[in-house]
Amino acid sequence: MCIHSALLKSTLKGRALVTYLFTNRTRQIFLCHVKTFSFFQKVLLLQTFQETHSPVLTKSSFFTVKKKLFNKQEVCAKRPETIISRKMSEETDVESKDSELVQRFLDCAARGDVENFEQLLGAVDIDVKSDRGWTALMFAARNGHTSVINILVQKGCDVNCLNASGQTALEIAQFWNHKEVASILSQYRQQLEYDQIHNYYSLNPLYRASDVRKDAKQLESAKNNKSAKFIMFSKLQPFLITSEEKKKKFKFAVFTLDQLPSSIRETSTLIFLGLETWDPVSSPWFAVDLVEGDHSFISKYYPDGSFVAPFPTTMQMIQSHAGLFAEAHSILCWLDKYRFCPTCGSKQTVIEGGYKQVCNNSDCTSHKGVHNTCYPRVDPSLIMLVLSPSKKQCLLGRQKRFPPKMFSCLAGFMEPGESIEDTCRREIEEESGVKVGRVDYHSSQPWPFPATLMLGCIAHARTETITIDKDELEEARWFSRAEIAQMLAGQHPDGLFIPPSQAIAHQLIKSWATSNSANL
Ligand SMILES: NC(=O)C1=CN([C@@H]2O[C@H](COP(=O)(O)OP(=O)(O)OC[C@H]3O[C@@H](n4cnc5c(N)ncnc54)[C@H](OP(=O)(O)O)[C@@H]3O)[C@@H](O)[C@H]2O)C=CC1
Ligand SMILES: [Mg+2]
Ligand SMILES: [Mg+2]
Ligand SMILES: [Mg+2]
Ligand SMILES: [Zn+2]
Repeated sequence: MCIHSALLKSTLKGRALVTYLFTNRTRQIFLCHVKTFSFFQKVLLLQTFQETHSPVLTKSSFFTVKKKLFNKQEVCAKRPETIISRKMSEETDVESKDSELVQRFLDCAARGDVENFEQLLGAVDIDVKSDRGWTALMFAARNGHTSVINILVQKGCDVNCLNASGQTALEIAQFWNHKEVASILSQYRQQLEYDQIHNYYSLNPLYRASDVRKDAKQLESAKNNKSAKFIMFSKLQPFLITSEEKKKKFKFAVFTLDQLPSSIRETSTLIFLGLETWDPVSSPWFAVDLVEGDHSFISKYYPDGSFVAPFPTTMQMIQSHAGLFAEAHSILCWLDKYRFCPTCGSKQTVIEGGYKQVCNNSDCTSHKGVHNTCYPRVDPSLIMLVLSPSKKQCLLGRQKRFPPKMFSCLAGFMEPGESIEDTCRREIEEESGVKVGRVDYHSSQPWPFPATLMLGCIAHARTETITIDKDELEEARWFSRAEIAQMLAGQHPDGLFIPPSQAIAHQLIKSWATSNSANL
């Protein structure tokens, strides 16, 4: 067998030979054959090299091998998250200051140095990644450090995140045969599965307390509650600061009652978002829609904050505040667009903390019968990962407005009188010509631009031929699991990628790509 076919075989079937081939003298023999490899084969080899040598691999030896494998034209595509967050990281350039801390944090996890690890916990983001996408959890899993693993899962780290090779911490522990660690991580994942999938924008920590907002007296006393918290919007833009807990993430600047000039409370619309707990005396939260005027009090308390365009900046918020944003932004967009009574065209009054508008014309028929004309809008929309009849491929498409090379799940709005299954079958057939049979529900996501509710489904295709609707899509095609794994790792040979993890589309694609095919 020639050296490179042996190598490829080992890449696909096992790791030991690759480790052998990448050492000392044999590395030189191997590198002579590199020219005959395809890009895809090189990506596979580099991934395997990375996996088998982590975490002992030094940055310089990794880059030496990478340089020798690829010529300049074959530079891998950037991960979509990197593209979206690039602007923000430029704005909040904390890189150099933090990189040493991050290195020490990951190093302590890799060595199982619990004492120093615990000291660093508050100083860096718990899910911070190395250049190769490894988190502290993965390093600890690689070396079987159960004590570090226990600390991390209890502190709420992301157990499901993937490294650049598409592996979870559980898979790493299983690969290296650390049974105790694998058992903790699989129990924890099962627990998370039981708790349901929580998509980004859906983790609102507040109790919405509709009883408080419907009672004018209770609402008024909530506005004057000394422990009330206020977040700011101006022209539908949220006022954000960078988060100390999760580096490179944003959160709302939170104001207290005594920081708010009384004129603001009189002239601005206050949206009641909910209470901190089910206890009626717990802190109420409000979103303030600032009108024109003197807002210097904001910079007095938060000189480094700013009003930002909601998309894509709010995709980089701490999850609980992304949930607050979803609620506040959808309500504010609705109040902004629906200023007059849809029944008679008269002016309306905002009541129930922003959750309802009533017509000022007492003769208006909207006051009779079921008053449902002026509640906030929520538009259900289907988003589906379509699996081929063989279940070996999935269907992804490109809308014209997508960034170049991004593919995503097909999606479409629900029409009146349709079931979820009907919408799913109709939209897929309209946009791709593919006929769908069974439809399974996966999870949902509020998409507050302005008020869509994404209902995520797995759709099982009955046909394979694709005929795209050119008005809606630029391209649609079937993707194998292997290709999806490359896209997830940001290493697709043509630079193709999928939306970032905050989008439900990403979660649908990832859950299929990482699931056991026997379960489908
Ligand atoms: N979170 C995620 O991962 C993703 C979210 N999405 C979201 O899914 C939603 C639906 O996807 P999309 O493919 O655009 O939908 P469709 O396939 O239904 O087509 C879009 C068209 O529907 C019309 N439309 C707009 N609003 C509504 C509405 N409330 N009810 C019925 N039809 C409407 C528009 O037509 P006209 O222009 O004539 O008004 C628009 O051009 C969008 O909000 C999109 O942002 C999509 C992909 C990924
Ligand atoms: Mg459509
Ligand atoms: Mg569509
Ligand atoms: Mg449609
Ligand atoms: Zn009216």
